[in-house]
Order: sequence, then C-alpha cells, then structure tokens
Amino acid sequence: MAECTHDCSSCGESCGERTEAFDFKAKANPHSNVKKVIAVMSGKGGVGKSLVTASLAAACQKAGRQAAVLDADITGPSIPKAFGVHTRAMGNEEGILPVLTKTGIKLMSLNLLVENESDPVVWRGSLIAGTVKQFWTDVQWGDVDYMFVDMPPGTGDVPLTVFQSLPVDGIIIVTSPQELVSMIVEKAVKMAEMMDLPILGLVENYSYFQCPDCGKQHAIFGESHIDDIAAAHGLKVLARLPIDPNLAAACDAGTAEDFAPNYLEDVAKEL
Ligand SMILES: Nc1ncnc2c1ncn2[C@@H]1O[C@H](COP(=O)(O)OP(=O)(O)OP(=O)(O)O)[C@@H](O)[C@H]1O
Repeated sequence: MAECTHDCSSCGESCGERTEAFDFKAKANPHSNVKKVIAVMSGKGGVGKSLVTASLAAACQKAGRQAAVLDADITGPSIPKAFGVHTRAMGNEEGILPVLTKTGIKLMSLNLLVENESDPVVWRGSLIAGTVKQFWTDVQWGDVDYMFVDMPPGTGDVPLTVFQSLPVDGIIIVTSPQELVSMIVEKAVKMAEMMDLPILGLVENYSYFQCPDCGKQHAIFGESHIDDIAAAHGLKVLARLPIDPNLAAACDAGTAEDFAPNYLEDVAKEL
C-alpha cells in the first residue's frame, strides 16, 4: 500500500481511515460527451429487452436526438443484428470508434469487434464485466443525447458493474405477462432500489396479440400483472407491446430501425 496522503478522493485503497465512500465510477473516454445513460434491464432472458432497446434508440434518433446503444449483453449480443450492422468497429490511438447504423445511431457491441459473429464468448464473469467497462472508457462516443445500455438478463455481475461504473440516469425494466415474471421483475426492481437508481418505468412486452382479421386482442401469455407490480412499487407502466410477427421479422432482417409503428415512440418522447 502506498504512503497515505490523506486525500481519499484520489486514492483507490479501502483502508480503515477512509473518510469518503469509494467511487467505482469509470472515467468516460475523453472523446465522449454522453448526456443521459438509460439502462434497459430484465429479470430474465428472452422478454424482448434488446428489441425494446433498439426501438427506443430508433425512436429517439427519429425525434432528432443523437442516440447510442452500448450492448452490455456480451454473451448474447443481438443489437448489431437488429440494425443490420455487420461491419467491424475501427479504432485509433484515442480509442475505439462506434459503428453507425443507417440513421446514425452509434453502436458498440462485442459482435462488432470479434472476427466471427457466431463465435461464442466463453469468458469468465470478471472479463465480461471488464469489457463492458471498456465500452465506456475506451469507446469515443462523441456527442450523445441518449445512450441506451442493453443489459444482460438477470441481476448478476455485469448489471452490477454497469450500475457501479457507468453514470446511469435511469432504468427501464422490460417484462412479459407470465406469472413467474412478476417475482423476477421484483428482483430487478429491488436491485435498482439497492443501487439507489431511479426506475423510469416498466415496459410489458408480448402483452397481447391483435388478430389481423377481427382486431380482437388475445392475451397469449396470460393476463397481465403489470399494473399490480407497478402499483406495488409505485412505478409507471411506460408501454405495452403486442406480439407482432412483423416486428420479429424486421429484427431478423436487420431493419428494426425502419419498423413502423414504433411502439415506443411515446416513451421516447417522454424521455
Ligand atoms: N413484441 C414482439 N413481437 C414479436 N417478436 C418479438 C417481440 N419482442 C421480441 N421479439 C422477438 O423475440 C426474440 C427475443 O427478443 P430479444 O432478443 O429482444 O430478447 P432479450 O430479452 O433481449 O433476450 P436475451 O435475454 O437473450 O438478451 C427476438 O427474435 C425478437 O425479435
């Protein structure tokens, strides 16, 4: 341990004489000027978190704000595919440059750095968490109004790293109507509360399917519990998304950005 200077603000040691709480925040790249960071999380996998992230970024960009997506879902990165981006990110001595989508959304994802998109990432949690941190410190994001962080599912190592090291302004929790999900959403809500981060609201995906012939709405995954969960935690329901096969097809085709209607347009406006 280096000799104590009694200046806790510039010291990384957690000794008994520390008078200020240790700040885990990572320094952004000097070429980054990100105004708002919004984490999109879910308690469990497959609820459509990446699709919600991509739609939010597309809606913000369309509304004239510079949007960016930091893909923190290192082992299951689906953001580049949703935007049809398959180029590799370039860099210089100052750091890595984000890749731009068709409408100019700035992206960074591990899939933009690996040689082969389909190679699995067989890494330990600490390495994955370190990579996410580097997406903040080593990427030259430039000017960004809204950065959406596509979190890995759950409440583990990487979400913890994101919440501790990035200046997250708010969290959006994505959920689906199944009964089991309400308990899992609570875990995500409690994690946000523990980290003392504001939850901007809940987005329920797969809420219903609207029959293209008669227009009737069917609750394919069962009746929604979202209002009860929201009320129990004093949260807002930001949006309910239908099951829309055309939306899934647009994501597969890499045209999520162009998809209309963008079900999250009103949420983007609210942001
Ligand atoms: N509302 C929807 N209507 C139709 N298809 C959807 C909808 N939401 C998501 N999907 C499709 O479901 C699949 C899973 O969605 P997505 O990758 O966004 O989930 P995720 O929660 O991010 O998953 P993971 O936990 O693996 O990160 C994708 O193929 C996506 O296109």
